[in-house]
Amino acid sequence: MSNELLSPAEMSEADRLTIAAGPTDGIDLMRRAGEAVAAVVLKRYPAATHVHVLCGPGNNGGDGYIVARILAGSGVGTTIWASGTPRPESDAALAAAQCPVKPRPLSDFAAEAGSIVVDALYGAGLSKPLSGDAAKAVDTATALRLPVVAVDLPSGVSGASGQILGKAFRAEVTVTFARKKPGHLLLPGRERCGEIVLADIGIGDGIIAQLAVSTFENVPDLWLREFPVPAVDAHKYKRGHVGVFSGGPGATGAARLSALAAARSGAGAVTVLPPANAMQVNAAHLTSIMLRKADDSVDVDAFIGERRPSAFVLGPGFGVGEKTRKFALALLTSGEQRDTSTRIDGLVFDADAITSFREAPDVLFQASRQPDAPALVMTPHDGEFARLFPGIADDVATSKLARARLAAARANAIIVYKGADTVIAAPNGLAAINRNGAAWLATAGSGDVLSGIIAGLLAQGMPAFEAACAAVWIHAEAGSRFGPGLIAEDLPRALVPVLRELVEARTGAL
Ligand SMILES: NC(=O)C1=CN([C@@H]2O[C@H](COP(=O)(O)OP(=O)(O)OC[C@H]3O[C@@H](n4cnc5c(N)ncnc54)[C@H](O)[C@@H]3O)[C@@H](O)[C@H]2O)[C@@H](O)CC1
Ligand SMILES: [K+]
Repeated sequence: MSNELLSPAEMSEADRLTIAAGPTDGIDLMRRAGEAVAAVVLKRYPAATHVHVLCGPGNNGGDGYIVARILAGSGVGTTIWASGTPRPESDAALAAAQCPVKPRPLSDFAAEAGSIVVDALYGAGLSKPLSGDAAKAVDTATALRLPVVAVDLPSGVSGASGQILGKAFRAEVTVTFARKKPGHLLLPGRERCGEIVLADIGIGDGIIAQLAVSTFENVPDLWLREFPVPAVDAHKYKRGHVGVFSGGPGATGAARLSALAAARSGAGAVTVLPPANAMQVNAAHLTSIMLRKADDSVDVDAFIGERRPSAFVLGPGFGVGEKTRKFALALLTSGEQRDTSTRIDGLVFDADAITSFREAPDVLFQASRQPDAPALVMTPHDGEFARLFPGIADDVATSKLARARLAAARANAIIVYKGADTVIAAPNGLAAINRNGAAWLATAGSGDVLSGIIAGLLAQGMPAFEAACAAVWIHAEAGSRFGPGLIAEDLPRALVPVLRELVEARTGAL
């Protein structure tokens, strides 16, 4: 698998293990890194009049000296602008010594239109905000609109968090090594990277496996083997039954969007569960989806006992308050009284189900911690996340990735922390970052559809972390492919071609 994301510490451990295993040494890795960047520059900018290579004092700068040597050797006009000198006897010092281009001080950096910049100032070792000459270099490159090729990361972007420290370059291409880093996928860093080229510098899969990485890019490879494909002897209840709670007569649309998405995602049966006064309005809009009154927890219990649903969605359009809290806690504690035949596999709490616990989140977290509690997936956007996890959300120094992980551990739930860079985190520390979304998905009801997809996959027995990751990817893929004009009503139908491809990939891979 090459979808692991390495923290800066894991990347340097990968370097160390590779060098320890031999015969590759540090300068070999640096040479391959520099060669990969130079190849990208030569291929993508054949008409560049001049290349300005900005070299920092660490190994990122070391890569830059290799790039400059290769470009100059290929007859490209090349200038090195250096910030500090590499530590004596370091790999970077060796690379600098072998480079025939004499460095000029970064403080003098000037460039002409038509030239390009190779940013080798700071990479994994970025330790403080960009300032002084480095910040000035960012301004110069930006003002002249020079194409920037970043080595490993655009300087100023944190590889761990995607945050911008001070200022950062905006690269057209970023060439990174062995595996991507979280900062390539998390915003705002992702936007500064441009296209990401992953270069093999000789760090083998066996080395990466030794790191026991827990962060991944959310791509089908991560969960395809768990993706449900109906068995030959499938009947509708074998394919899972999802219950979706509906709000009152004026707030029923969200539940129907969730319900349709659950059905499209492969759940064999879906039931919308409204209060008595919203039965009529739901009935007027449902055909294959079933309908059953759920005024109170007695109704819910009866439904579970008789119909044996395997997953529920609670929250979309449901309203904030005591009834929501009661329903949520009843679902979470339902396993205590039940035998395995009526056990619920998974719950999706979204929107109002999250907000309803803003005053007392611990009540929810305690319930989800009970040994018999069904797997819980919660899907907060920023505002909902802040309501449920005040202490964690306030810590702006941490990354979205770290915040999602802390929240998952605290809530004992899979957290789908939504946004343009959705992070999915599990209580055991596994996390994935999504990147196939598009702004078209920012439309009313889109989140209700996502909840329905998660529930549809949970109901078919997909493990909760994988179901959440798959749903986020499928939802984003469907929305991105649909593009302009997308409204939430389009999404359930737009899932079909994406699902077909996944089923084909899955059955082909069997
Ligand atoms: N053997 C290796 O470790 C390899 C490393 N590689 C490159 O090495 C890079 C990491 O190298 P390093 O760990 O030396 O780290 P960097 O080269 O990213 O930066 C470290 C140096 O910059 C200084 N620094 C950091 N942020 C600063 C700021 N904002 N202002 C002023 N000074 C600042 C630090 O004090 C330190 O001297 C990777 O990004 C990659 O480009 C590649 O050559 C592949 C092999
Ligand atoms: K860089």
